[in-house]
Parts: sequence; C-alpha cells; structure tokens
Amino acid sequence: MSLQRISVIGAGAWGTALAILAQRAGRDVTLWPRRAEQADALRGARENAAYLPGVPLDPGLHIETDLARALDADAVLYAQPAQHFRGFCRNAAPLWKGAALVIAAKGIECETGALLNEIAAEALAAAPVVILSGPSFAAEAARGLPTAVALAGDRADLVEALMAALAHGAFRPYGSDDPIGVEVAGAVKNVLAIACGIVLGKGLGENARAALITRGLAEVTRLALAKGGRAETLMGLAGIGDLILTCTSLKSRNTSLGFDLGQGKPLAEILAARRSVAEGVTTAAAVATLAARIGVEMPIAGAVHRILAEPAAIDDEIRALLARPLKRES
Ligand SMILES: NC(=O)C1=CN([C@@H]2O[C@H](COP(=O)(O)OP(=O)(O)OC[C@H]3O[C@@H](n4cnc5c(N)ncnc54)[C@H](OP(=O)(O)O)[C@@H]3O)[C@@H](O)[C@H]2O)C=CC1
Ligand SMILES: O=C(CO)COP(=O)(O)O
Repeated sequence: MSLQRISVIGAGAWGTALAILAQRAGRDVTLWPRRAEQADALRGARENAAYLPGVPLDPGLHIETDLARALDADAVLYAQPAQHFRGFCRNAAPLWKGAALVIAAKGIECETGALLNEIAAEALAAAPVVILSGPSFAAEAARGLPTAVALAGDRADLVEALMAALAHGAFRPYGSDDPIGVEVAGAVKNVLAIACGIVLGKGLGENARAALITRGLAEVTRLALAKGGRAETLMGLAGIGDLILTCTSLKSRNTSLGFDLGQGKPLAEILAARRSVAEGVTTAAAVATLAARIGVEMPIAGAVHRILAEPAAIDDEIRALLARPLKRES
C-alpha cells in the first residue's frame, strides 16, 4: 500500500509541523487551515508566523480551504484540538473518499469522556483509524531535530504504510497495535504535566515531580487497562516517553500552565495570555469525567481537575494528595 497524498487538517503548530515533515518525506501534501485568512497568510508568507514561526513552508505545499478537496487524499491527519474532533467527523463524513484517518490530537471529549477513536467509529465509520502520539514538540520536529513517535492501529498493513510514508531523516515513527493504550497515554500526560508544573511552581521540588510522574504513570496505566489498552504500551514512546518530555520542560504548554498556577497567577490571566493552554483545562475535565464514569482511581488527575475548576483550592488539594494513605506500590 502506498500513501502518497497526505492531507493535514488544522494549521496550528502540530498540523503545520506534520505537513512539513510529510513533505520532507517525499509526500504530496495539502494543509487545510480552517480560516480563509490564515490560508491567505500562509500562501503569502510561506511561513506559519502565528503558530510555528521561523520554519519556512516549501512552495510545493498545497494550502487548501475546500474541505472536500482536502479529504481527497490517501491519508488525512487530524491536528486540531480534540474538542473539535466530533464536529470535524460530522462535516467530513459525507465527503469521505476512503482515506485513512490519522488522529494526531491528544485529548478526550469533555462532554462525553469519549476517546477520539471512539468518536471516529461513531461519526466517521468509513475511515480506518491510526493514532499518532509520542514525545514531539512541534517546533523541534519541524526544525528536523530527532523525534520518535508512535503510530498505532489495528491494521498492521496501514500502520506500516504510514510509517513508510512519514519516516524521513531524524523523524522516526514506531509502529504499535495498541491504539487505545497510545491514545489514552497521549491525552492523560497533558493532565499529569499540569500537575508537575503546579508542583514546580509551588517550589515543592524535583523529588516531588519525579514521584508525581511515577504515580501518574500508574494512574494512566489503570485507565488504559480499563479501556482495553495494554500496560506495556505505557512503557513506550506515547507513555513514559511523552511524560518525560512534557513533564520536565517548561516548553510544554501544560507544564507551563501548571507552573504559572503554582506561582499564584490567576487562571483567567494565564488563559488570556496564551489561548493554546486552554486545551489542558478541558482535557483535565474530560479525564476526570471518564475516570469517574468507569470507576478508575486517578487521584492526581482528579486533583488537577478540581484545582482548575477552583484554583483557590490548590494548597488543600496538594495537602490531600500528600496525605493519602500509604500502600504498597502497584
Ligand atoms: N504543539 C505540539 O507540540 C503538539 C500538539 N499536539 C496536539 O495537536 C493538537 C493541536 O495542537 P496544536 O497544533 O499545538 O494547537 P495550536 O495551539 O498550535 O493551534 C490551535 C489550533 O486549533 C485551531 N482551532 C481553534 N479553535 C478551533 C475550532 N473552534 N475548531 C477547529 N479548530 C480550532 C486553530 O485554528 P485557528 O488558527 O483557525 O483558530 C489552530 O489550528 C492538540 O490536540 C495537541 O495536543 C500533539 C503533539 C505535539
Ligand atoms: O504533546 C506535546 C509534546 O509531545 C506538546 O505538549 P504541550 O501541549 O503540553 O505543549
């Protein structure tokens, strides 16, 4: 199977980086920004100055605003925020021409607690789905710095074809047959990163952060298992790999959101200054909804959700986390 024509939905940082990477890998790439003004700006400047400054767009990259034309591809990569995924599927369903759907967003639907692959199965059933996740800051990947990601799907032929279509230079996709584990890992690490940022912002130290990452890994593993994923997936790129990247760097929007909160900045002020961090707030709510619905114990994710809903509770929530009864590690 050859996947030559690749379209990317969403021209934020990650969508633009993925389009650049696919083009460097030799594919015929179309980037679909949702707004016509952004399309004009990209065509004019040949750079995504708003979301990925300093990385030129190759003249061969097609910028397309017509969704039907963009969906006429071998593979369509979805790289808009997770909360807009259902809307995308609904708009795309009548126009779908048989492409594979690669979900590159990291999140869970807030209203329902649904994973994005579950939404795709309901709302875009015609599309075979692959999840792309793992430790990958868009700015580094787009600059050609070494980056390894996971591509996970039930169909081995499709996963392999996508690996071949996207791999180039130092961008290395690794295959997986556990899309649920990979998807859960990518969504929940955003919430754990907020927790790590809070702890650092509060000055609680690096020991505390390491403990949070480790206990967070246990939490996300419980959720992945409950959803039908595999524990070993959490030891791979999408699990521990992305936790290491995101939870230890203030380049992460989620970690920096937590850091600012920990430093006592009002949430409204943080969100007003950087719109992009808002996705972490909805993901925290979504993870809490899902965990409660299926009865998975996620104390760190729960605390983050409550802190974001009521930032004044930050000290009480941290105290409560530290006061949890001691038990054997599992
Ligand atoms: N940035 C990164 O390093 C990585 C991000 N991801 C994931 O990729 C996804 C996209 O993130 P990223 O590219 O960073 O986002 P950015 O913050 O860079 O850009 C936001 C994007 O969301 C779009 N958007 C805003 N409102 C809507 C809406 N109502 N409907 C549809 N799209 C909308 C914006 O379009 P507009 O400009 O028109 O408002 C823009 O394309 C997220 O799920 C993120 O977790 C995954 C790996 C790495
Ligand atoms: O997913 C990412 C890196 O893998 C990007 O993380 P942030 O959204 O926290 O910046």
